[in-house]
Amino acid sequence: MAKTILAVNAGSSSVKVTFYTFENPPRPIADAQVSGITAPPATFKYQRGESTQKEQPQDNLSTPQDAFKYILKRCFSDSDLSQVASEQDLAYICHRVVHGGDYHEAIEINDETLHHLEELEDLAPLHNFSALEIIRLCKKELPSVSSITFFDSAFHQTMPLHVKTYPINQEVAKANGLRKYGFHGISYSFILRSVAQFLGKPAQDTNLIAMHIGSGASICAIKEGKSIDTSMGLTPLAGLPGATRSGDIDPSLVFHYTNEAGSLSPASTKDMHLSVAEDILNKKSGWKALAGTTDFSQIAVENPPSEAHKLAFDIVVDRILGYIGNYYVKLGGEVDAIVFAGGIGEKSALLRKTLSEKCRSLGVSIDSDANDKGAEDNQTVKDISKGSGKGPRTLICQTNEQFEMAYHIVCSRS
Ligand SMILES: Nc1ncnc2c1ncn2[C@@H]1O[C@H](COP(=O)(O)OP(=O)(O)O)[C@@H](O)[C@H]1O
Ligand SMILES: CC(=O)OP(=O)(O)O
Ligand SMILES: [Mg+2]
Repeated sequence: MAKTILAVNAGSSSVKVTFYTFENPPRPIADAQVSGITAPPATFKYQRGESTQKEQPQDNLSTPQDAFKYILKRCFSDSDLSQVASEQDLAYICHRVVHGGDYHEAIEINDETLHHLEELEDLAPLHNFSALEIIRLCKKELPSVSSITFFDSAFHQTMPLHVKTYPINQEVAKANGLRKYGFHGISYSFILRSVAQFLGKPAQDTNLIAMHIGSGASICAIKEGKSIDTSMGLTPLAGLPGATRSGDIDPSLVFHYTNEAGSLSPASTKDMHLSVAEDILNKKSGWKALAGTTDFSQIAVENPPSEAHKLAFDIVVDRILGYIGNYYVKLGGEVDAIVFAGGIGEKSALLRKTLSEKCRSLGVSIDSDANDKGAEDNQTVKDISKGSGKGPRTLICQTNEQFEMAYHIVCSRS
């Protein structure tokens, strides 16, 4: 029987997997996810063909490894999922790893590459942890299957040096790998290919301002098929606010967060743990801190339930708008399309409408019916532009990081 590909997208609070057939293009066979790992009870969602199940597992799933083990057990034991009954049915496992340091492309896991990834974990402990835990588990429990890691940062290796470099001591920067890396690159790679195909242009001639707005949010300027700038930086904390991330702030704010800041001196900061600040800015900020919810669908509403909800929405709009202006200028005004992707970009008609209205001066104009309807389930790219506007087209792209990884496996290894 033909072997299958397992694509794993491990986040801080969820593990999503999709099984694909090994053919070009890969076809999804089953989709499973455990979410709420950090905010129990965890929920398990499983989809195969027309059937969807959602339940709260009895098992205590408090780590990404637990969640992944549970998903495998459920899928391997599903008698209606005959293509995937054991390790022998898997040709490859692909893993989304957020921080890939200087890697330009996907790599196969062996002792040496795993060791290198473990070193990188120091640079991105909050973001690489889940994926690495699952990679280690696969190596132990599914030893005959090759694991290939795909990096969110790889797509942005093309950014020019003056964009990647922070204006700090360069010896320190080089020794510690302190530069802009950028993330969501697996998603941007999917978006570029899908949108170029939709526009009928070769990817290498396509210029986009693409947004991946989900609980982690970023935006990317793509010139002639290459990333020339993106809003995230050394880590995914930089740039736009997210569900629990602050996005850009004055870095000095860290030292003023407590009310003892006025009396800070090198001696008094000896015991101050910067990791606490990193944790607050990553996990206790963003729209959760402003409006008390991580669910943006409660914030992006015509009549917000509170001033705080309205403020959170206005901040997100303002920060995205700043980047659109920035990237429009960097692309010399030659922008084929402004693309909305990610859970929020794909689903929030209000966010798209608000931003499009504010981008009128760039010639952006959208069809409100098309925008309100959004994309159909199986529609990868939907044009929501109005008539023959002079400016860039406005598109929704339903991005798919798992598919992108499986597709690359099929293209490179069949
Ligand atoms: N209709 C909607 N309007 C606005 N936001 C939505 C809507 N539906 C889902 N979302 C938001 O999408 C976000 C999740 O996006 P997603 O890209 O799946 O996130 P991630 O992969 O970063 O976990 C959540 O903040 C959720 O509230
Ligand atoms: C890089 C990043 O922020 O990822 P996610 O949106 O999945 O949290
Ligand atoms: Mg995501």
